[in-house]
Amino acid sequence: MALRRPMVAGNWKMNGSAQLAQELFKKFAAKLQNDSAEVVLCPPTIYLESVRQLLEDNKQTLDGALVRMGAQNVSQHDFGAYTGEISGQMLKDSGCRYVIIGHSERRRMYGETSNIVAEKFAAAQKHGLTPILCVGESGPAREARRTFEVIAEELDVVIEKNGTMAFDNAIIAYEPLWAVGTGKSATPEQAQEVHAFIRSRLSEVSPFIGENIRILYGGSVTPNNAADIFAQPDVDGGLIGGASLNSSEFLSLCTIAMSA
Ligand SMILES: O=C(CO)COP(=O)(O)O
Repeated sequence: MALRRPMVAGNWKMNGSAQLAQELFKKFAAKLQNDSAEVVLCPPTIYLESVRQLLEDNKQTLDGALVRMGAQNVSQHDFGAYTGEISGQMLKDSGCRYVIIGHSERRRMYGETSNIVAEKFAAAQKHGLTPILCVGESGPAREARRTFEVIAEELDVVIEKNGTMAFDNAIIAYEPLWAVGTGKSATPEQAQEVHAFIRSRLSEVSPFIGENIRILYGGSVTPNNAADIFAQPDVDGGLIGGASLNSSEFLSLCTIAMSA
């Protein structure tokens, strides 16, 4: 077993259905009998209960596989008058182990600043959830050779608020904005370069964390490009959008990660 167990996490975004969850579990039960990668489903909140139930119902058939559940967002607050929001405790109660924090869609469309992201990271951990922290540069930032600068800034705000040791229980997802939902994935070399940068940044404060933290790549990952990306030394799997909505494609990504 590699030092870091690869992970494939499906971020359904505002897509999918209870039926998709059933389809996935049918495929998992037939094909996923292996714990060499961890599989995480992050459906819309309304389907968490269906997925939780499926996890329970399939306990026997999935024996040997690591399938877990995550949410796509969490409130930075514990409780109160925040209409439409969901707290970390509520997600924990629903059976989530993970929560995606700071996805670029939330940063861009819902005004989540790096400070809010840092607060959400803290809220997740406070309630026993493992944050999957998304970072990534825009197309223009890459063209202006500001990729490392942007990623460092996004990481540093979370580190300043939570401390480097908080990354002992966290996952990072590198999702370049220009690759999210565009069909234009980063090359394996581009992904590796940024993943190595993130790892070295964390290693400066804690070599242990640098070495052990899992860093996922996200952005137009498909069964066609995953093997080369997942094979990079600092890439520990993927955060998958579009391809997580097709049960055959998602299963094949899980299988690729298992042999990475
Ligand atoms: O945003 C993503 C996962 O969080 C990636 O989305 P796509 O795989 O659809 O590019």
